[in-house]
Amino acid sequence: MAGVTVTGVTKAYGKKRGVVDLSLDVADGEFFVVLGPSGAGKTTTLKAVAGLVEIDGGSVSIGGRDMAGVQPYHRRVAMAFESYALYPQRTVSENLASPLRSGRTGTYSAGEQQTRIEAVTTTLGINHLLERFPRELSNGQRQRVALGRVLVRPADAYLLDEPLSHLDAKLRAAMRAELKQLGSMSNTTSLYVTHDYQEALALGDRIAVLREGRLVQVGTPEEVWHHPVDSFVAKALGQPEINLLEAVVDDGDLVAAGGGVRLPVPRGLDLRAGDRARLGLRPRDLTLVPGEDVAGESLDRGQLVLQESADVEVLQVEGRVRLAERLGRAVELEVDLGGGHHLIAVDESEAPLAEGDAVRLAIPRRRVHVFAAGAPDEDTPALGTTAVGAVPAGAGIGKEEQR
Ligand SMILES: Nc1ncnc2c1ncn2[C@@H]1O[C@H](COP(=O)(O)OP(=O)(O)OP(=O)(O)O)[C@@H](O)[C@H]1O
Repeated sequence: MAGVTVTGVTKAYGKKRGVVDLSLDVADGEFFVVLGPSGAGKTTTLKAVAGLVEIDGGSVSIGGRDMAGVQPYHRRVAMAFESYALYPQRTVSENLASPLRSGRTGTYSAGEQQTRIEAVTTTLGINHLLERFPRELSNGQRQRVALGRVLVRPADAYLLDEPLSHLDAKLRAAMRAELKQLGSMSNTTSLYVTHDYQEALALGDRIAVLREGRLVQVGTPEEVWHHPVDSFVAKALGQPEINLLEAVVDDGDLVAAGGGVRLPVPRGLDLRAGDRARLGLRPRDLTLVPGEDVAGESLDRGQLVLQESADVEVLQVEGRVRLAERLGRAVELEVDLGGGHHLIAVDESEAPLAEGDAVRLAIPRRRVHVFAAGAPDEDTPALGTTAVGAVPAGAGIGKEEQR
């Protein structure tokens, strides 16, 4: 086993940017997730570590050893690609055994081979497929067998590129849990690429977020969730996406949504009268305040009321339901704040809601993110550390976001 260090790596494909000056430090035994949208450079990162692309600059070391000039074959890494290559003429069992028979990673007695294969097939839930041929498997089953072929082989580091992408949602969730268990059991260094934020939050000891070939942030799931360094990271994590409201400072308050939203400028932020900023409110942090009649007066004036309740630091927002769409147990609401402003909220209270209903939403003040102002499509940095989030006990980020 070994840590993996990527230092200032740059790789271009002709004029196309792969990764730019990328540095990552993956600890020995860490499950490290690389998250980003399509084209962000995730696969290029793995290939640079595996030695499958020639890098233009920077260095990669595995277990403290510089990999310059070291062929992929000799790097002691095992890589699984999204395209799952299996020997078509061999059974699943033979496919799984072949990496152990090649002699490349040492020799194994029949008993040792059996033990390794059993551990992996049990984790991946493919024991019942051992005698089948690849053509007799579904895409999801084939992907699991291909992943099995990687995990069965001892390696200093596993490089996994979207290994769950062909599984349906339920199986993915189950496999996440299994993979996490396998990772912590074997304590193997893993670099895991995904564009799925739920997978990243559930699996990663740490997560690196990439955009256009560059590292934007690296941190634990709690850090990237509660303290996104910019609005890009905030948007990359969470579905539906975080709500962003343009705001201006007036009389010590951040004022948004046409003058109806007032939030005292959080302590520690250097914002003065007239300064612009952007508020970020996650849909799942906005909860419906139950059992209250919302007067609706302010709504009729097209106003949003955002008040700080007396005792706890909770902000309340009033609006009217414009759209209510059920997503399993939860309901996604589009709440009209008047003046052309709206918020998306996800409610799990099972309150009967219809379009046109007046509602009140609450959000803990510490969950309101503040970003620098910018053009509508521009990503801007977080200001200060307003969304200080002690994660409530028992409310793991992964669990919270997997609903
Ligand atoms: N062999 C190649 N030739 C030319 N351009 C490439 C090649 N491989 C990758 N690129 C380009 O490099 C950039 C980064 O690609 P990469 O595959 O690393 O991204 P990614 O984050 O893994 O994306 P995806 O999630 O779509 O796989 C993209 O713009 C891509 O088009």
